[in-house]
Amino acid sequence: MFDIVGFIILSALGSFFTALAASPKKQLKLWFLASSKTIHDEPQPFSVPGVEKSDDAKLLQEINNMADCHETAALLADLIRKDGAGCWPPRAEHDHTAWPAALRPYREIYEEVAPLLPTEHVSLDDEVNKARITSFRTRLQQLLHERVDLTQVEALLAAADAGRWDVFPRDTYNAFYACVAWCRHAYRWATIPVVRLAQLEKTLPLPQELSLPWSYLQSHFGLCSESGNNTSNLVLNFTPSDTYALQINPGLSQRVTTSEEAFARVFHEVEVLGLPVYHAVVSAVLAHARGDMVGCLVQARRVAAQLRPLLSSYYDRVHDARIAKSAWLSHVQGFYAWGLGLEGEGERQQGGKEVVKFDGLSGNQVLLFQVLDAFLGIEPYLSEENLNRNVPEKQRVFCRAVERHSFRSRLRSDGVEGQIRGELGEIVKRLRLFRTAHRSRAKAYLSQPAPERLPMTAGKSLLKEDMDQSLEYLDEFMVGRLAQTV
Ligand code: HEM
Repeated sequence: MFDIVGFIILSALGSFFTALAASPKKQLKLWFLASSKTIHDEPQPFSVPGVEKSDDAKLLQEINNMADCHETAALLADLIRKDGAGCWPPRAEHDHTAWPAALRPYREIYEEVAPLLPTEHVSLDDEVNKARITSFRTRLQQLLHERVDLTQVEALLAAADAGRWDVFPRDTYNAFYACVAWCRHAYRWATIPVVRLAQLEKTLPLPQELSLPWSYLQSHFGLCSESGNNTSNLVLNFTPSDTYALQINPGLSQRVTTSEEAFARVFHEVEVLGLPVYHAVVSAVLAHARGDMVGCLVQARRVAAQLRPLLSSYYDRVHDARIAKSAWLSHVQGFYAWGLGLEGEGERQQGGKEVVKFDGLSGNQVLLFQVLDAFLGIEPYLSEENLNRNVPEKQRVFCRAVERHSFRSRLRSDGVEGQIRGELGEIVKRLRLFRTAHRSRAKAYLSQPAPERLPMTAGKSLLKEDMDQSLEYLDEFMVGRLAQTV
């Protein structure tokens, strides 16, 4: 049984450490950091001024401690223990020399083909692009056929399915997921910037060495999309020491490579800074369930306070100086799209065959926003179908539990409950601010010229024929969400 006194002490300590980490008093902060045994010594290429990475080990331990006391904490602990390989953001061991031998060719093939994928100056000639696409796909397919022993790979994936994490550790599994996702997106587009010719493809058989592992990986994470997702392609694309792992544009100009990396880092860092938010969310829900309104207020305040630095991670990076508008649309965004169908059971008729079309990545798959929406009792942004396709099952299940236990609508308007209401209102205000800023920034990035391609977003695939109509269409999603954020 959970000890209530222990919980109150832990909550108070949590708030104290949080306040300390944000304290402008350098001496205090240095003392706090010196006593920490986690990542503070590591280089932090993207540190947010005034904010340090939290004491993750302590938060993880507290989440574990709460697991016996509340469903939301139990599901968060399960997500971290399994999909996170014991950490959050999830740990991915990208050092392939530590991988089981049968998996290493995937990473070696990535090293070999990645420099062939991008070009600084894209051609507008379909014939030139067709030759590039064919040459890239042929090379990748050939390397996979020659070097991958699919029987051994399948044996390892089956071992993981059977719980043999001693032969296929979870952090290796995560990095392998990212690597196969990268190879699939590279094969799909075959040249970066993405070109019209590839966009117009309806279906594309992928090499067996990319489709067989994918069905195991997707089934393991509880997803059914042919495309990668925010977790596989962005969050997992960093080493445990925060190095960006799999590049789209290696060898291109710094303007392109730094923009690509900066963009990916936002998604990873949102989850770094998200951990204290998830901890505070489950602590608030637990305190509320126990009728401890003061404890609930402390935790709701923590959520609101953590949001400021967290959203700064977006505000400070999603602008031209860090992510060049001239580089993003052509050299970054296209890779994350998918826009291909899979023949089989489906809703769309094409030439007599039923084809299910899958879209690619979008910020709408980011766990943090789904958790915040659920905590506030705002209905999910994504449809059930989209969630099942693109958001790992353990993330979905955690969000649904937070939503079930959302208490905002049941709070009285006076006393401590009134104060909790006020804190939740503050969170709504910050989310609205984010959604307003996001709306105008997204438009600025999407309006860049990209004559080599048709209007497309990664998350919604091909759009209307011209960009103005497409932007109007996309704006409706963002305006609609803003209206729901109350
Ligand atoms: C230049 C970069 C970006 C562009 C152009 C962009 C564009 C868009 C567009 C057009 C939508 C609405 C359609 C859809 O659902 O896919 C959207 C939704 C969304 N995006 Fe982004 N996005 C960008 C970066 C980000 C980043 C870095 C984040 C957060 C880390 C993010 C978070 C979201 C969220 C949470 C939604 C769902 C709607 C909402 O909750 O407000 N986006 N984005």
